[in-house]
Amino acid sequence: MTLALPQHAPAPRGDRPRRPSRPRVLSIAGTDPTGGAGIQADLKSFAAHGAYGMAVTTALVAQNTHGVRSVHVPGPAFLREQLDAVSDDVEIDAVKIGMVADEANAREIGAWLDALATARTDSGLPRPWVVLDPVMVATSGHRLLDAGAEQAVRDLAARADVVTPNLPELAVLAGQDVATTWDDALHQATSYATTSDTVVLLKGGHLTGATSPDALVAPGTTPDAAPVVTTFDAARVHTLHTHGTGCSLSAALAALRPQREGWAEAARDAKAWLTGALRAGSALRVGTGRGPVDHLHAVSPVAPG
Ligand SMILES: Nc1ncnc2c1ncn2[C@@H]1O[C@H](COP(=O)(O)OP(=O)(O)O)[C@@H](O)[C@H]1O
Ligand SMILES: Cc1ncc(COP(=O)(O)OP(=O)(O)O)c(N)n1
Repeated sequence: MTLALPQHAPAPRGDRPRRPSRPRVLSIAGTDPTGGAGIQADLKSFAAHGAYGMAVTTALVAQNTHGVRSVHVPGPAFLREQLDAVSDDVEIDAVKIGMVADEANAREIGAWLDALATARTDSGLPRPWVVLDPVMVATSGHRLLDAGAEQAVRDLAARADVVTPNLPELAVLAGQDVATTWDDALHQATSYATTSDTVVLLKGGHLTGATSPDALVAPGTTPDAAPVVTTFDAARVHTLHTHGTGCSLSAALAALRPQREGWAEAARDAKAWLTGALRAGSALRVGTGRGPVDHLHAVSPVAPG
């Protein structure tokens, strides 16, 4: 494990102090009416970390703890209206992007991020931190991203400060086979981070074993410098209630970044919080399938019994 912190930043932010008392954080994602994943999970994760949460919907998803039934995508024009309504009015400190659903949505979000960065620079303000969870397929197997939209998500990743793939998502981003061991996944993440000049928070939840490691992989700051890898290990929680873990982790990361010195500290604290939420999930008794984690476990724990 390397403890040096990544210094990667795709674009200058200016030198304004970035410690708002309650960061204003925007989720751009799909919905989960049972509250375990998507924007509903993101808003709970933001609140659990003391952030003011906002949400723009990319897709309405009929789903529950057993899986996805259908998806309705309002389309890029209405998506842009929602995005502009927020950014015309609110100084956003951080953005978490989850399910984008299709290529047109992904391209619209990219265009909005570019316009926001320009407007912020013109006003002498730093642009928001951007976390991209490249959601592609739900654990139930239902596609949450059109098959033809993968290049658009790679292009969106280039605009993010951090991308948070699970193993199958990393394989798509890297254009390779899905890694079957943690070492192979780390190798793939390091190679993808270097060639795409993107910071990757690799998630190891899809492996089996006594632990569920994640790793922050940052490309070297000069062409000759080695990538910086910071590993966050945690005991694997034996539970059925893992619905929305990826959404919740990336949302926590976005909420924490304005309140921490760097991505490594934010990722460390997001991971520790998520492990607690996984441990507490079964006490929620939400749904009869693969239930959600308890986002509020550290705020107001469920009484045993
Ligand atoms: N059973 C588990 N015990 C502990 N941590 C887990 C478990 N399952 C997933 N995680 C953690 O949850 C987060 C999401 O991981 P993963 O399941 O790989 O992503 P996704 O939900 O996007 O498919 C990661 O921090 C991962 O390490
Ligand atoms: C609206 C929406 N977005 C993302 C997901 C997938 O959630 P994730 O945390 O990646 O993992 P699973 O819940 O599929 O394990 C979703 N279901 N809905």
